[in-house]
Amino acid sequence: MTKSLYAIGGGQMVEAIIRAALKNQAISADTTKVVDISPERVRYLKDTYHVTADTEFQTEALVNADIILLGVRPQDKWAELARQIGASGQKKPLISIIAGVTIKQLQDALEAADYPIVRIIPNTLTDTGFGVTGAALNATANQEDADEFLKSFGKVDYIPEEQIDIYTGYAVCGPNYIYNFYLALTNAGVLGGLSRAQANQIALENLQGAAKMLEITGKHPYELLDINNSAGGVGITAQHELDASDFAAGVQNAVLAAIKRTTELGKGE
Ligand SMILES: NC(=O)C1=CN([C@@H]2O[C@H](COP(=O)(O)OP(=O)(O)OC[C@H]3O[C@@H](n4cnc5c(N)ncnc54)[C@H](O)[C@@H]3O)[C@@H](O)[C@H]2O)C=CC1
Ligand SMILES: O=C(O)[C@@H]1CCC=N1
Repeated sequence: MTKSLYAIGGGQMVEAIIRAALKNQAISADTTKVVDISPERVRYLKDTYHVTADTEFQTEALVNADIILLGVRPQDKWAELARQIGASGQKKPLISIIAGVTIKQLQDALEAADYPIVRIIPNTLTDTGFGVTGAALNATANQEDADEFLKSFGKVDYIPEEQIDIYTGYAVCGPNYIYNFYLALTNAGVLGGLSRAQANQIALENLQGAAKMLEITGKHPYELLDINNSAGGVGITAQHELDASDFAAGVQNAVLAAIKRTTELGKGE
């Protein structure tokens, strides 16, 4: 069943959510309202998705909402917005996508006891059918109230809140690591003498094929590397260079830095 959605903050992530939720009919344009302080953004969202959009947050409009989506940044005035939501007297489930901001912080800002809160961390792969959203609920929230909406823009892992920041740095920033790997790899193909088009096409085949091999064989990557490397040959020579580089540590340090930054953002640092 479609839900009426009231989204506060209509930036990149909320747009990606709305686009997928509309396509998968978890929401409909005529019962979706978005508030964004940017008039350009409001115009764009109206023109592109035919939703209602406005620059003014009106708590009265919450009466008609099944779900409230809080989609501003941790650096924005989320606490003031939450206070107004709490003061509205409505207790519509609040889904927050704000990186680093905890259920406790939201609960305090709402100033309303037993307010249902679903803290999620989605990613921008919403159009692909891939990508995992981490979701943590407080004691008052019902999974059923949010589940269909959440599944309309990604797979959902219901997890303890302690893991949300890890999901943010690892799962949600995940596409960034892949885009960077793709960029490095395709540049190597061009460096080796292939055209950009050849290098791109081959890297996409290998990325998707290697992911499929991991999925269908269930093998550890060490086993798959063994299959791809003949003794004293080409593959093991490339492997030696990778092992001698900071490739693995670079990726791991990036993920750990992203997790740390998530926690800092929640603390307002
Ligand atoms: N972009 C991503 O991949 C992901 C983002 N998030 C979270 O989503 C949130 C938004 O991130 P983005 O979409 O990337 O940022 P963004 O900057 O594109 O969107 C934020 C939007 O909020 C609007 N805004 C700011 N203050 C407002 C207010 N008081 N009332 C109404 N609108 C207001 C801005 O005009 C802007 O359009 C952040 O909290 C971020 O942590 C979570 C997961 C992934
Ligand atoms: O860069 C950000 O802050 C957001 C949250 C995680 C991914 N994108």
